[in-house]
Amino acid sequence: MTDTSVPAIAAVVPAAGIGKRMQSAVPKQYLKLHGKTVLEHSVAKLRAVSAVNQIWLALAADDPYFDATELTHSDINRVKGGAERMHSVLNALQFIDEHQFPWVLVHDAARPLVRKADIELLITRCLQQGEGGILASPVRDTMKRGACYVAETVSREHLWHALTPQFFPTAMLKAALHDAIQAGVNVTDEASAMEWAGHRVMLVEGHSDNIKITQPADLALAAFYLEQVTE
Ligand SMILES: Nc1ccn([C@@H]2O[C@H](COP(=O)(O)OP(=O)(O)OP(=O)(O)O)[C@@H](O)[C@H]2O)c(=O)n1
Ligand SMILES: C[C@](O)(CO)[C@H](O)COP(=O)(O)O
Repeated sequence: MTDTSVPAIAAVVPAAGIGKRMQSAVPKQYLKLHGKTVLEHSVAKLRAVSAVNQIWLALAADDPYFDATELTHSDINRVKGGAERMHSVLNALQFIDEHQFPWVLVHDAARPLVRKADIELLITRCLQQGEGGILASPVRDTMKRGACYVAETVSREHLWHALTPQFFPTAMLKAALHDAIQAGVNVTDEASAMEWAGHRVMLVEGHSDNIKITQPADLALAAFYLEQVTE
């Protein structure tokens, strides 16, 4: 991205999870994909975006794996993660100076396949509009709600998978996340806190291969995608 009018951007990478659903010996962000950890892939994607000037990693307080990565050098800031993803993100936001970094990008460590072009599209669209937004991919399947039997078919019209990064004005996100957590809202992404606070959230279509590594089968899928995607 060469547009000098783009403000300096800080990035937050929530990477303090234990990856229960992955059922792996190590937390999924430290599993290897083509020789590098999932976390290293995800951070590399953020580093490839020239407007990203500062990166904050939220890591588990007892994380014994990070020091073995290639990420230990100076330009990576580390902060203690929290009990849930929303706490980890808020912990990191507290260290970001909103005057120096008026906008912040939040990207899951578990999403190593995000494309640089998609990140730049999100940033461009949000800065043009002056409003925060998220990468998202339209739902393609017929959607059902139910436990053992179908209770209802949910219209897939205007239905999206929320992805990351999610990109918001720093001060606005800090306040919304803090207040939503205080109010006991179940915040599973930054957008839900912003929506709760009454802000509009733009949907920016991104590639559906920007998967979140969550269950065991996702690692092989990610490895396959990694061979296909160049950017
Ligand atoms: N307390 C937490 C929980 C999650 N995350 C991060 O948030 C991202 C998305 O969360 P998820 O996929 O749910 O990761 P885990 O919580 O590790 O997975 P699980 O729910 O299977 O334990 C991951 O990069 C994870 O490391 C975090 O920073 N702090
Ligand atoms: C932020 C996110 O990746 C958007 O889809 C998702 O909400 C993370 O959920 P998780 O349960 O913390 O994996």
